[in-house]
Amino acid sequence: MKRVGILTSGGDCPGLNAVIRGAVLSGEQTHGCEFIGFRDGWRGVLEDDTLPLPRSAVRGISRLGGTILGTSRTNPLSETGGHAVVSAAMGRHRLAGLIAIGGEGTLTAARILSDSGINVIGVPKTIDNDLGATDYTFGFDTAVQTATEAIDRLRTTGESHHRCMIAEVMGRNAGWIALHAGMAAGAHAILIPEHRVPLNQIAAWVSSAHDRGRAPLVVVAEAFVPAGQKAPYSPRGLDTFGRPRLGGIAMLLEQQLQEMTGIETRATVLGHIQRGGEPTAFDRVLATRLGMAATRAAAAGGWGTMVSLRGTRISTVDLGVAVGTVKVVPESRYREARELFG
Ligand SMILES: Nc1ncnc2c1ncn2[C@@H]1O[C@H](COP(=O)(O)OP(=O)(O)OP(=O)(O)O)[C@@H](O)[C@H]1O
Ligand SMILES: O=P(O)(O)OC[C@H]1O[C@](O)(CO)[C@@H](O)[C@@H]1O
Ligand SMILES: [Mg+2]
Repeated sequence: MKRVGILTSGGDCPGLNAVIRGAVLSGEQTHGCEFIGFRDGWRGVLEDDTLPLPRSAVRGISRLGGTILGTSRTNPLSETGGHAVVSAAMGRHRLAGLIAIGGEGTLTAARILSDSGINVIGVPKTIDNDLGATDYTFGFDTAVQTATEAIDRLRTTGESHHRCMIAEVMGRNAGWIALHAGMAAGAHAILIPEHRVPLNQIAAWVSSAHDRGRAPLVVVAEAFVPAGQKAPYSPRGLDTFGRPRLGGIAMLLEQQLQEMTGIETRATVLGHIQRGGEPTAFDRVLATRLGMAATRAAAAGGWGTMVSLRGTRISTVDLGVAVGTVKVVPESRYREARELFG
């Protein structure tokens, strides 16, 4: 019987548990595989922290947010890690290979390990939807749904007070959540990292909506850089991997737009609410199919690949190709949305 290890790494997102369940059920029922889980991503691999994953351990979990395995941003290539340590952990547990569920960071590390001879299959996850080799990542649909519901609520209070409301959403260097939630909620301006907009243009959109008797609604992505600024707003230091922690641009805009337009303005940073809670049906289905496909690839010895969504089909792509491209919002999508601003 083929034994496979599973781990979830990087920021969590709704749907991780559905991947784990899909992989384990399909493995047990169709491919004769057996699974163990590593706790907290690569940390569990480096520190040999594992749990058994029989079918009974994944019962009913696909609707649960978060990950039953836990996650971390531990680097498997740090001085306490590397090929030898990962390989030893796999040997100890007699694993044919690993299924690593993560974003571009996790999958980049997985690719480096794969290049050094470790058997890995990647499963793309992230609310940011910024992975190039898959049409959608699971977690994104749920984050957009959650953000849209929150923005709808901001709109009703904004309307009562005749205020301009600003909602800041996550997404790292991609504006997908802002674009989709902003369009779904009918925002008067959507601000994304891929597109510079001068402050006076944003103020003009806000004033125009206000002049028509609307409560202006601005949706801004956390890494939006107003024209004239050099880099995304990141006053909160660095994360555990040494990258700037984004967040707070909405507060800056609140002050600037209020001054420029004379309209009372309030900003809300939605933050980690977007990563929590139950996955939507779309994300559960996508995640389950990706988990099943990962097991299928493992059973067939298709190591060094990532499972991905292409149209409505699940396919596999080389890990090297998978981590090579970040998927940002194309100009045409922004132009389309922009027709409705103001
Ligand atoms: N370029 C890289 N090379 C090697 N290891 C990396 C690289 N980028 C990230 N990692 C390791 O993988 C971990 C997970 O990456 P990261 O924190 O970016 O999360 P992710 O898997 O991309 O998910 P998300 O960005 O959606 O939270 C990092 O904390 C780091 O330890
Ligand atoms: O959970 P942390 O470490 O604060 O990371 C937040 C980041 O992770 C994400 O939620 C997912 O990549 C980004 O949208 C956000 O910038
Ligand atoms: Mg990442």
